[in-house]
Amino acid sequence: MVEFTGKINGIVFENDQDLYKILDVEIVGELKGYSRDEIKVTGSFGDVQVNGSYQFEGKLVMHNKFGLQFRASSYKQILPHEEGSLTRYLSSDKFPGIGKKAAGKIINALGLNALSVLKEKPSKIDTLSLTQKQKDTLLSGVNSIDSYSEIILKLAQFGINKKVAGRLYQLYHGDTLKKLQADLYASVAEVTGYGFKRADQLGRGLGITSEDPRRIKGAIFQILIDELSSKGNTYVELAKLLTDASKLLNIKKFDPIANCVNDLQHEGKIVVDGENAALQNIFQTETDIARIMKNLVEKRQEQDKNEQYDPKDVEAAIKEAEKRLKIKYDETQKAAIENALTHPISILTGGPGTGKTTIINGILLALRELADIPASALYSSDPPFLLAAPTGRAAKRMEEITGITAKTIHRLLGLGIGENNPDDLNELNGEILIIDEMSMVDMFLFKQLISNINQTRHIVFVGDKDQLPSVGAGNVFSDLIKSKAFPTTVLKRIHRQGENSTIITLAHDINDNKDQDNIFKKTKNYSFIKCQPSLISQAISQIVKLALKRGFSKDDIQVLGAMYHGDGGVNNLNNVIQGIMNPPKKDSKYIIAHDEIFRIGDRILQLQNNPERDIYNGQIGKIVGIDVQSSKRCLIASFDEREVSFSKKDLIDLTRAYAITIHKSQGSEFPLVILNLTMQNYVMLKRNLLYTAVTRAEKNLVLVGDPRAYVMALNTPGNDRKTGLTAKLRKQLGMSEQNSEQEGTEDKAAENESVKEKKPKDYILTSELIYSGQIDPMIGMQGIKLKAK
Ligand SMILES: Nc1ncnc2c1ncn2[C@@H]1O[C@H](COP(=O)(O)OP(=O)(O)OP(=O)(O)O)[C@@H](O)[C@H]1O
Repeated sequence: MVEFTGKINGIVFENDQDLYKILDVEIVGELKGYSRDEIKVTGSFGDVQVNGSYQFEGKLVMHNKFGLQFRASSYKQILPHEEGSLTRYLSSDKFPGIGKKAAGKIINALGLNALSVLKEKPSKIDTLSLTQKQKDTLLSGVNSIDSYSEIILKLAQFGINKKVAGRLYQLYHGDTLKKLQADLYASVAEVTGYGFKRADQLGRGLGITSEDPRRIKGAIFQILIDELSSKGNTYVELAKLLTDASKLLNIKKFDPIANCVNDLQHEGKIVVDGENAALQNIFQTETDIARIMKNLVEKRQEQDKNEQYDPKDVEAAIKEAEKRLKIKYDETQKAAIENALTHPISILTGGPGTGKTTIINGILLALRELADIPASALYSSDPPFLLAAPTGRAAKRMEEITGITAKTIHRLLGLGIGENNPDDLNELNGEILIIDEMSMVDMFLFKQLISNINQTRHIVFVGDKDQLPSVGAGNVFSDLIKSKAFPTTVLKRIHRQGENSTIITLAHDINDNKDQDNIFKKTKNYSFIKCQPSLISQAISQIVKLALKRGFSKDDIQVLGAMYHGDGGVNNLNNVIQGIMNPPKKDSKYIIAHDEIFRIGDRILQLQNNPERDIYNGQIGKIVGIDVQSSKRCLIASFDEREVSFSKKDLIDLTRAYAITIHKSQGSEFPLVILNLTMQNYVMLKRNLLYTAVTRAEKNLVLVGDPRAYVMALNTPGNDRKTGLTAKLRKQLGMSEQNSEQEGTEDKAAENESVKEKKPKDYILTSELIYSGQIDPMIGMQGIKLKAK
């Protein structure tokens, strides 16, 4: 270990995910084994100050491009103790609210060692004539000085690894230890990697009793979060919450848990609505969506009172559209167009080839006729038709077919682009707003979308309700339909004929759970190959080679699977197919990130939304350049003919895409899909998963794997997320409850209010429940109900 002192001149690089930084440091004094004045120092650092002086401990290492660097294993801030630098430091943004004047007062009272004095004896703060707010800022700033290394070290002693410790630090900064000491379980909901079990290990070690309310509340949070993130459920039934919590906590009584449920309600952290419990922000988002939808309907009804189109004009406009498109809409399709033109909000859902896009075209043509919109207006800066979809690919397709600009929802709103604040998004105005691929829109994006609708006269939501729901929580599209609050057209008739017709028929049969044997037939467009799990990768590599031989281009072939791991998992299949499609060549450039090799020519998948660069979760691109020397532009990829560069840090958002999961394939279509499912995918085998996979194939489909897995998927209904939006929408719109299951105990007066105004009700157990580890706790719950006190 070597030590040296230096002044930070700048931060060259910082990774906000793991606190890794590269610092430009001016050496003060001497650094053994190094003769220049400046050096790059790398390592994990908390909130370091540019111009601040630090003592670094670590070692010199040789970097193949940048030469000698210092890798710091720990560091310590050297507190300023000259009048000028101390005044500057105290009045910097590290101490908000303290200016030069207050800094002068502090120095006068405590001297040039003011900072160390306060660190060692915080009570000295009382001798200062500052406002309470200034005193608080000063103390909290002083506490966080140099705290990073100290905190990471202390957390390591507790067994918390550096990554999780870094995340905790990012959230609480200098107050990390204080926060954890006050409540080890409170961060369960806040920090990934710091779950209930980890908190409990520490808690039990420190003598926290099993019925400590902090512990019980941590478990309640963990259960609600798990349901939300792994299943997409926005609420959990109280009975289930209690039994799951009792299992997680290993407590054989339910009363202390019920008490904590009540406390959490009073603290505004969870909401109990009828028989269900939800995280506050999730419940609030659903409530907000219902309220905004109601306002949208009412506002437009008011506007439209005297401006309804004459039904005869609507019919004539549809006829005109038919003429232009040289087709005849069937009755259901016509009804969809009429709904769109005569209602403020309408919904259109249908499987592949049922004419959704053809209807969008008809709506726009008819509306141009009815609202007398000149062609020039369509391409103005404030166009009357707003078209958008959650993915770039779907937006592009809408644009190609309608000839009118279509954007991703993020672009339409200006969301995540630059430093915008959520209240400052684009306001949506115009004759009509049409959103395609609605099944992919999650509750948060949906709320943002509808919050920014201002004068749009008609809104049409288009999608396929039977596909997998959004990756994010909730099931917005399905909930809107289930609410029956908006005129909805369900398209059943298949209009697409020709090349891929047997796949489309298969897709509809899967959805309707009809003729299960069809899937195992060999047809013009699809076939089934039986294969045991351990041979999946071999089988797929043979099919890929054969497809290439038969003239399919590399870009046409897409392998789909349900999971990442195992022989048939996406990770292994990517290695296998990369070896066939893009094998290593002599001197070819490559880069390794998170155990994957990326080469020029590789197909890649973006895993996160990145509106700033206009690339989105699920978007597929191709690597066109690699520069291992550059950390800022180490990989360049083409996404829909647009070049996007990636820094080393961004590579975490990329993976190879020869094989992708069905979830990630939503919204994309490919000429040849090779799908594999086995019983190893047991938990995921549902009808909507299979349906989504099959509908990704444009022309050809090869189904590989275990027939039992396919049958299981066929027989297991999907779209079973538990969400509260349907009931909330119906309440807001003054409709009756749909069924007894959804009947809540909430009183009528609370119907239209937001959660914040909603008074929590306390719940009690109506009979004593004795927990027995021998029986399934759900059995014990029968007849046990919670009711409002
Ligand atoms: N009423 C109709 N008469 C004749 N052809 C039609 C009719 N409706 C749709 N089509 C044709 O059927 C095909 C499928 O229609 P369209 O692309 O609009 O369906 P879609 O529901 O958007 O399908 P997908 O989701 O698979 O893209 C198109 O070739 C379209 O021209």
